[in-house]
Amino acid sequence: MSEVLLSARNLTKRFGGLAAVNEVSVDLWRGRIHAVIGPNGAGKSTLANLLSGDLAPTSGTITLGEANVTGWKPESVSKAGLGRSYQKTNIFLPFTVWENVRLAAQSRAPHPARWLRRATSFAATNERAQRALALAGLEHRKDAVAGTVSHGEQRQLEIAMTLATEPRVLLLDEPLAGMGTVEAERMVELLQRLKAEHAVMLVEHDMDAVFALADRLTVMVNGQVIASGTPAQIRADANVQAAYLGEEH
Ligand SMILES: Nc1ncnc2c1ncn2[C@@H]1O[C@H](COP(=O)(O)OP(=O)(O)OP(=O)(O)O)[C@@H](O)[C@H]1O
Repeated sequence: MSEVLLSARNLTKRFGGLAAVNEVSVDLWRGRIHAVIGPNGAGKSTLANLLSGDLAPTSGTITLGEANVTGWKPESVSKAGLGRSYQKTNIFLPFTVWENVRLAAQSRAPHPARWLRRATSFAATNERAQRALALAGLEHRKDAVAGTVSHGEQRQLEIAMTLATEPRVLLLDEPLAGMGTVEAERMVELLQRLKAEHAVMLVEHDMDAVFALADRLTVMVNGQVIASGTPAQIRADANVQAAYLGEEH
């Protein structure tokens, strides 16, 4: 069943005189992958930073589930249900795959008096980690040291670590960057699996993957949305062809 899990309205972020994000609205639905594309400097990362709370908007609102999370700190936005994987890796390379996911799951455990935590809460954390690992397709690599697994598996691990916080909305920054064909195919399959239970927003430069994966696209140029719609609508949009796709094709 489809449902809007995150809704941003008229988001603007100014850096001095530059509107890096200018009156952008976007809805993220459970069951859909929403890709944000656009040339370098279009404002994609800034938009992602606004949604995750890494930057506060100059104006506009962000609603996550029932909560108005505008201006909330990243940790609070994360607790409210938004999981973000970053381009820059957050993995502890000397730890095993399992230890990394377990640590991420633990970050969601109640804060006060961790030392008093009962066995049941340890079990719950382990279960969360186990589910995330399985969903990301990494169970068979559980005991491998994170620094020794392939680049593609490290990207899967980042997603597993994000999933371990049990988000409803997933914000993924270039999950296919630097991947070979086989790894990219595996990641595409993973993302398709994830959208069943999540709303997924993707910032990605690989246009073949974007058009294969996305149910909806938002095209940004110079901070503004120039088109928004299904892949077929975006392909047919004259503004998009002129402003963006024309560059590459
Ligand atoms: N912290 C900042 N201070 C000042 N200007 C910034 C800041 N962050 C981004 N910008 C500017 O805002 C604009 C949008 O940048 P942003 O990184 O969001 O674009 P992008 O679409 O993600 O680009 P890319 O595809 O190259 O990652 C650019 O002109 C950039 O120089």
